Amino acid sequence: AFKRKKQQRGPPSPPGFPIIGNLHQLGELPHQSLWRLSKTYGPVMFLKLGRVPTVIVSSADTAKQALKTHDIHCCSRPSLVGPRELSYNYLDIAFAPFDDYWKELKKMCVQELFSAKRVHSIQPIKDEEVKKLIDSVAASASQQTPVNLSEKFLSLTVGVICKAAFGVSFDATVLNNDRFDKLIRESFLFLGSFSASDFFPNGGQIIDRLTGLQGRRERSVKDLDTFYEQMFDLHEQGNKEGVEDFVDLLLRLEKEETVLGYGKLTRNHIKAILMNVLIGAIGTSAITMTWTMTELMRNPRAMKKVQSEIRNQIGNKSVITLDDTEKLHYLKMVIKETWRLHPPAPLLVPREVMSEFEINGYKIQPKTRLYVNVWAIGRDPDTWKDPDVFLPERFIDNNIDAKGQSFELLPFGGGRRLCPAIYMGTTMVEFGLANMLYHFDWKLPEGMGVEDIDMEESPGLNVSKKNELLLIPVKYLN
Ligand code: HEM
Repeated sequence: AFKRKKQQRGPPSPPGFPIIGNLHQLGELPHQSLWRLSKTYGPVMFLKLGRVPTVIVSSADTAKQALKTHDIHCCSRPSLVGPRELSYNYLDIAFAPFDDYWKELKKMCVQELFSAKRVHSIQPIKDEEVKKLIDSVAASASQQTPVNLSEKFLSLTVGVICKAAFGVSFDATVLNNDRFDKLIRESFLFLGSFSASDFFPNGGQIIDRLTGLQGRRERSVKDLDTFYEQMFDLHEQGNKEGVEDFVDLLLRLEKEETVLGYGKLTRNHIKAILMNVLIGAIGTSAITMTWTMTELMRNPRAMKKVQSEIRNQIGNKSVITLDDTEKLHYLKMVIKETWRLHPPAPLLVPREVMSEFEINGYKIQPKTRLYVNVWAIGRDPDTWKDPDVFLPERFIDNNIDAKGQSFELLPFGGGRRLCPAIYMGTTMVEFGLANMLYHFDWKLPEGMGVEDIDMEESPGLNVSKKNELLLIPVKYLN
């Protein structure tokens, strides 16, 4: 009787089937299916995903209870198969469980890799990469041919991260453009963790082998490993110019026999950290820029307003600096509004409960998997007036920021697991967009109207625009 009473105090739950539980209700885009379910079952609900007890929170208030009030009870990560292989057995920041190693690693990375100082030191790299982008778009403008903006934004972030992290230009690496793009996409899918072994610890691997997922995953892990090794060779041969990059720094720490938590930093630790940089930085920023341009094309009024702000601010200097972007208040609101509707990680990264706590009076048990549905929070009519309308001005007279302090808007997550590179990510996005919006006006391809722009999403840990965004640039003559 005691046991039943306890269970009754768990969160509401949609009925499921034996064995699979509620797994069949996830669909292709779990954040959307879970959002719909939350309308019936409420902002804290319980699902059994295969064998795994799972809680989903879907409102600003319940997210605050999880990520702030009870963060210490639920800031670990579940052991997932895809991430395990890509992170050399959880030696990274994003998927490592909550322990001393993780605490010290995250602190070190915040201070050394993702610091404001480093963001400033990589500005020349961004200038150079953005100049390449402007030149290539200008070539399309002179011929009036469409530009694939999804691809351009991806090349921009790949170019910047490759130089900043590895000290080489992307073309010089073993991975040519096509394969790299695919590799990153595949890795996102694996990190998305909706794979059979994660829901059926006994037997799921057989399913993953049959579906071919296991084989694809092994190939990705191997390709990435080759890439890291190539980078180590390059740095050890010493024939590399420029400022200290991420690999230089990490190899130096290895040489100095730096101890993090339980042991010394090794090559596998370095590879796992580099994986986080690749996966954490490239997709998220490119996805944000693509969605922003998509929303602006659907909202010509906002497009006009943001372009005037940038052009008035920059004048005819034509080179945009980090200081300039600081003053682009409307652009910042446009980006926040894009994150509200299109958070690049709509369910954040799953957490695992370590000790019992309560949300809205419902008991949450240890070992439960916890998802925060940031996508649902962004569309919650109790928080946002007219949630479907793209209206950057809604941020004028409130102080909702995107840095993990306002639980209405959590593109970078929150609590102890907050993204450590908010400044690096935000400045990347602002800089890329400011340049594309300053130097060009944008038209839809011939025969296409605003109502034809599709907003379909693609599945994975990071949700991008499914179909590529093609637009025709017109050079702005200042
Ligand atoms: C627009 C850009 C970015 C967005 C929207 C973004 C978003 C996120 C989100 C949602 C999380 C999970 C937070 C949680 O579980 O509560 C995260 C974690 C993380 N991000 Fe970012 N990110 C961005 C840029 C970057 C960049 C540039 C890097 C590295 C160079 C990075 C590295 C990481 C790492 C290492 C974690 C794991 C933190 C942990 O588990 O403790 N991110 N990010």
